[in-house]
Amino acid sequence: MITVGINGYGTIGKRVADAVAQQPDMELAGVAKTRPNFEAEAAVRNGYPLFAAIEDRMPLFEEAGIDLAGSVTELVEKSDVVVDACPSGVAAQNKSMYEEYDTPALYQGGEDADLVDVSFNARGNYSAAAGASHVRVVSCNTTGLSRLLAPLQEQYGVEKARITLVRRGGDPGQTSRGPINDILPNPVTLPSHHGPDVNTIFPDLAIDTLGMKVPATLMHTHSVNVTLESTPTAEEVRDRFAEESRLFLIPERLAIDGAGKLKEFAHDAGRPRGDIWENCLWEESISMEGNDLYLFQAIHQESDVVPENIDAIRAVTEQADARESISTTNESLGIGL
Ligand SMILES: NC(=O)C1=CN([C@@H]2O[C@H](COP(=O)(O)OP(=O)(O)OC[C@H]3O[C@@H](n4cnc5c(N)ncnc54)[C@H](OP(=O)(O)O)[C@@H]3O)[C@@H](O)[C@H]2O)C=CC1
Ligand SMILES: O=C(OP(=O)(O)O)[C@H](O)COP(=O)(O)O
Repeated sequence: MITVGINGYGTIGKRVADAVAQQPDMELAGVAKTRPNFEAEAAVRNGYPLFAAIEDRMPLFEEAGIDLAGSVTELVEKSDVVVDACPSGVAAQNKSMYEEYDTPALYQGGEDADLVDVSFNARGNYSAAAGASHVRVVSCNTTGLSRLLAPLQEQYGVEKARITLVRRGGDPGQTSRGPINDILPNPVTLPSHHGPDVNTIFPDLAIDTLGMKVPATLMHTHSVNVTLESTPTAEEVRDRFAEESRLFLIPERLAIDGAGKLKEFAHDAGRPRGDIWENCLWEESISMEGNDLYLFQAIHQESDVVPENIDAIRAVTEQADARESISTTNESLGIGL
């Protein structure tokens, strides 16, 4: 069994903790929190050992009547791998603690690529993380792009990818975030971080990415144009995508016209928190004009990186190859809408 600790129990951390608890070959050592808020309460109710992320704050938990299993250093010490899901920038400050205990750590996409030995996407470069000490699971949008571009590059060759990312302004629980009633070029410069981040997975792939933020919370949406090195038909590309376990082709007959109905569909399908771990491609949008591929896809920012974190745990501990890990993760979570 691989013993996994989660430092940072927020949007991503809580989902990764639940996913770890569902894996046949992993056990959850516990989760670390800085304060005894509703998420600490939820961790306790789930039966997850709770550790204080900041030692000085241990009395706050006591005052709130929440039992702690110890401090974060104890969690790190007892873990084979730590998944750090702290806010962007905080994780970088934790790196020396993981080094002190010689515990391999996974970081999230908000951290810089140069913090780590390897940036990771299970479909793109699983084996590159073997035995690494510091691995970054790339951001939700970069994960979505990597999953899409991997089969295109392998099957048809990619001359140039051009993606416009319409980014949700904040997550549903981020009441402090906007934008409210506005549309923001974000960042204003080209490329957005996603293109260079895709190149941490596929170094030679030519890609330009532009981003903008809109007043929405449910999902991101990508407008995709990829110039291929060959000229498959749209149907051939659709069939190729259909073979990919983490690409969901939304059939036209479902009449899903946007993120609202996609999330509703996920809830109806019994998905925890309405999570959608797969890229969601509008099947009828997949079009070819000469050797230019066009499509739209939606990315559930809160959950698409969850299976990738699970696979990264197996990759760094060298417990399974890519095919085995992806298959175990998919089966245990119920991936495949
Ligand atoms: N949300 C998203 O859409 C996605 C986020 N990411 C990336 O994942 C990472 C985490 O993001 P996200 O989960 O959204 O962030 P959240 O803010 O939702 O969760 C992070 C949690 O970390 C806790 N925290 C803060 N400081 C510390 C600390 N010093 N030690 C331990 N825990 C701490 C906070 O909880 P508390 O203080 O209460 O303990 C907070 O809830 C970022 O790098 C982000 O870029 C990647 C893909 C998608
Ligand atoms: O990883 C994400 O997006 P990203 O791929 O655009 O960086 C998450 O949705 C976090 O985005 P945020 O930086 O707007 O909070």
